[in-house]
Amino acid sequence: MKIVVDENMPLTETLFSEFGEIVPLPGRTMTAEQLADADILLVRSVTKVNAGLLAKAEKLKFVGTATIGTDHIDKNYLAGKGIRFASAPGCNKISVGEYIISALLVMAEKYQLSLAGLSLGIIGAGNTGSSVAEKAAEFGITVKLCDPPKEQEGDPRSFVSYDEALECDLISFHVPLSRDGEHATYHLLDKKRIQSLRSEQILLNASRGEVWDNQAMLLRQQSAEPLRLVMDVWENEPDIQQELVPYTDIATPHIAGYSLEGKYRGTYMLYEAFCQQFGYTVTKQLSQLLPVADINRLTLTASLEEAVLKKLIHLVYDVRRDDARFRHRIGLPGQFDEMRKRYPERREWSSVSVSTELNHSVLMKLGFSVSDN
Ligand SMILES: NC(=O)C1=CN([C@@H]2O[C@H](COP(=O)(O)OP(=O)(O)OC[C@H]3O[C@@H](n4cnc5c(N)ncnc54)[C@H](O)[C@@H]3O)[C@@H](O)[C@H]2O)C=CC1
Ligand SMILES: O=C(O)C(=O)[C@H](O)COP(=O)(O)O
Repeated sequence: MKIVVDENMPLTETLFSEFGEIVPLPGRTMTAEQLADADILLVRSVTKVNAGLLAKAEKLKFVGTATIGTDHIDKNYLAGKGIRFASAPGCNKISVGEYIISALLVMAEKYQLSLAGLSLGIIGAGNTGSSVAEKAAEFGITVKLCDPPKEQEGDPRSFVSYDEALECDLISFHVPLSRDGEHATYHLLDKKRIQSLRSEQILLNASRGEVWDNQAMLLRQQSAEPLRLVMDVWENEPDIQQELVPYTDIATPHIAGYSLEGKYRGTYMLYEAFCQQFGYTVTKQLSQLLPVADINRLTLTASLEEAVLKKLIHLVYDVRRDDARFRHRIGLPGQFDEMRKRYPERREWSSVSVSTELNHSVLMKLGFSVSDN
């Protein structure tokens, strides 16, 4: 079998080489010719999988995307052609949660706020939104969830309207990109809403760039009352509106989900789905594939107030490192994709075992591994 994979996807050789020959290709520029004799195609978010790309792929039987989002895949086309499909729901939700908490801690310091007592509106309470919500609650933040589809399905959690969520001190977007239907999210944050927000509100987007109207956002940021912004995703990646970058507090190149664990889980979930759909036995375990982290053990003696948690969290992952790299390089051609391709190894909080005699529960709820002193 010929297995075409995005060259930036880890573990493909380890997990898929038993099924055939692995052919790594740049995801952004894959062509119909390159897929003509492919049996399996494994992509990331940068490959638009549609009738055009698959026009010559007569043998193709499985497409997998190692991502949560599926807006780059024409699933109807795949179904019509009898090509099986899998994505990786939730694979990097922890990574996105950790990115948002790191960003909130940085913003709190910059604007001299205590997170405890602030309100956080979460737009989209699925995998990533819930990951953020659970962590934020441990900081004493009052979380308000907005998710009309889940509310209509009878999800037992309590929800607020979009307008109420937009009243919060902090507002974080975690919706899929959709252009049609009752709950379409394209420009969910539109010009009118952007103009009506208060300048002290903090907005974060780690979902898809097109969920915010970036042009309208630029106009607001150039006004006398700009908003406080954290942007991981942008309209029209990789050719983003660079004028917006100086008007953001934190800016990164779509890497919120880029923990090593998140990336590994993505490929592993495709391996499991492929085995299940084609009758193979799963013989490899993800836990045996993850390397030990550079810093994997430390001792905590101070009590768990916000400043201490911040030190601990930023020892493992500090979003300012990604922000600095982004601001330094974004003006150079091709750098948006290059920064993603050469992203340094980033580990999740669970990679560190914290030894402490203090109350463990907050650390455990945040996802650290904890051991008694
Ligand atoms: N920046 C990054 O690195 C990453 C970005 N993402 C993006 O984040 C999106 C969300 O990921 P998950 O939370 O895992 O997806 P999910 O499918 O688990 O949750 C999305 C939630 O949004 C809700 N929703 C849909 N339309 C809505 C609307 N109009 N208003 C409010 N809620 C609405 C859905 O009901 C669902 O509960 C993905 O589709 C992907 O595009 C995901 C992972 C990493
Ligand atoms: O999972 C998703 O959805 C994401 O947005 C990914 O984290 C994006 O990563 P790439 O697939 O673009 O490498």
